[in-house]
Amino acid sequence: MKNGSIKDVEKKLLSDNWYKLHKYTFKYQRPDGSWETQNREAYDRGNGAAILLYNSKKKTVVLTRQFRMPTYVNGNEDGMMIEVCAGLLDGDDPADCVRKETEEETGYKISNVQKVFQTYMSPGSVTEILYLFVGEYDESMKIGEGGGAEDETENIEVLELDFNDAMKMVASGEIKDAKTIMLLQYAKINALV
Ligand SMILES: Nc1nc2c(ncn2[C@@H]2O[C@H](COP(=O)(O)OP(=O)(O)O[C@H]3O[C@H](CO)[C@@H](O)[C@H](O)[C@@H]3O)[C@@H](O)[C@H]2O)c(=O)[nH]1
Ligand SMILES: [Mg+2]
Repeated sequence: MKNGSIKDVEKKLLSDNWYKLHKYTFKYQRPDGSWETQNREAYDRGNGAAILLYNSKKKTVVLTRQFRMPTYVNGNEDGMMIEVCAGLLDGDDPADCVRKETEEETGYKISNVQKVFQTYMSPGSVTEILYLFVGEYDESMKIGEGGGAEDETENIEVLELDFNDAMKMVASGEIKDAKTIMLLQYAKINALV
């Protein structure tokens, strides 16, 4: 680790049941030069990539709808989340990952994808960097039904929405996923749709 204000980093594995949860104990140098010991837990599920699929002529976007347990246990009544297509890198390059996830989750085979930003989504507790993309789709690219990989229990519903309706769903709270809101706003600001 490169930060000169950090030393004696110890890493203890708390759980590796699915992804990994570690507890880090380290000395952190305060602005006055003194050292204090801190503890922080960090959940490592790897990095991910997500893509907003848009059609500028039809003024539509393709989103997904799926059950997300962590939201269900924290106030999201039916646990369903409307999100841009997204997946974990699993060792892939981010652009290859979004192409693969687009095909698996939405049934569109897309080749041109444009990276727009990368972001830590929850820097206080989750290590993940998310690479965010946009890409134009049309009906000629539809090669399947989507729904998620067959060996995974994802049950993903594919939604094609009018872009203005999607923006209204952000305002109403029906869309409440951060990466999705960021990409819809990117599309609005840059007049993609
Ligand atoms: N058995 C089991 N399966 C799990 C667990 N956690 C995740 N999975 C499964 O692991 C698969 C991961 O699917 P992906 O499409 O690769 O990832 P994702 O969950 O959609 O993640 C994307 O969205 C996240 C939320 O915004 C992002 O955090 C992530 O980077 C990525 O972009 C899914 O089939 C999911 O059901 C778990 O604890 N146990
Ligand atoms: Mg996914």
